[in-house]
Amino acid sequence: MCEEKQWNSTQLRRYDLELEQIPRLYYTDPKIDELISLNKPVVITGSNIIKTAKANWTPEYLEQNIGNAGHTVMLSKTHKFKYFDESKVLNKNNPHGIEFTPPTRKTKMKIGEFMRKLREWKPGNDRLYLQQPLNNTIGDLLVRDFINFDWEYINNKQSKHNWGPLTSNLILISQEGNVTPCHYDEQQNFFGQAYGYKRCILFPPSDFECLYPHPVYHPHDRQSMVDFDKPDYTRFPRFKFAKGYETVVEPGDVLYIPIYWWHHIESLMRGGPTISVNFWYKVGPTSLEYPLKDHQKVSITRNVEKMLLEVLQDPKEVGPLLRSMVLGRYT
Ligand SMILES: CCC[C@@H](CC(=O)O)C(=O)C(=O)O
Ligand SMILES: [Zn+2]
Repeated sequence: MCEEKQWNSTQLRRYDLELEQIPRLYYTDPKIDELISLNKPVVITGSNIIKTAKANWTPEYLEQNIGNAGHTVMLSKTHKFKYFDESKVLNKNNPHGIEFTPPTRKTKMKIGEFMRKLREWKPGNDRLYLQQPLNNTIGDLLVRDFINFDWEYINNKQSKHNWGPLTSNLILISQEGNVTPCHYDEQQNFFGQAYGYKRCILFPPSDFECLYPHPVYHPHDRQSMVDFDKPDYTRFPRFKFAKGYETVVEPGDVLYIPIYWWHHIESLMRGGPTISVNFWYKVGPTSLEYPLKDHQKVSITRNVEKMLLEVLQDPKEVGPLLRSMVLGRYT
């Protein structure tokens, strides 16, 4: 029987994109391993991976049990929470950084204040997004829930697909309507949805040329320069060729976001707060087998950019040097 859908399409933000559906497969389906081994996204349904989070992690439960430490909360004047690397911003102890106006502010907030601000939120107020690594600051009941995730299933996937070590789990408590704009991470990601609904739009690493990542030295390294709400087709003409995949994850779903895949993730509008827990894995030992995979080529472009910036010093010299090297010779 098909369950009553708990959301409708008016809760999704509208973008000028063609989007296919990401497959949703029951957790015992062997096709899941086929897709993961091909570095392709899949929604794993019906599993016990984050069963205890699906069962327990409501906003009220977290308010009672996440712990009384100050948790990391991002604040934004808009619905977008575009990540930036603080270590790349010019400041007194970072003379090599660049001039940059951060679009968000990081603060520490106790859960009670965070939830109160969420309840009292009015248009014009800063939006809030709690993004806290699961560490020794969290309360005992959450530790118990975390320990009772289906680690046998998770660890089996990690070893079968030669992922590296689990580096961190973030608990994400988002205000309705918040957006994490399009970016890629250099880690494999099991993205677990515990409460509420999130729309996830993914693009393959081969869409690199359509999504225009900021230069590697920029604080928004790994983030797309394209504003999905108002794409600038003059600066970013190939954005119209981006071929995306989407899904709306529901409580209990785990979305596999393959390493180097672009993803834009939004909490449904008028859907209330959402709660997710992700699992980031370093890449495992990789041998260069030919033909190289698309994500390996992205990794190579990053190394070339870093090396050229190291030796040229001035970012404005990178373009001319690459152009003189490539135009008429490799094109
Ligand atoms: C800080 C991490 C945010 C998350 C997206 C989201 O749920 O808003 C993401 O990008 C990831 O899990 O990789
Ligand atoms: Zn991410």
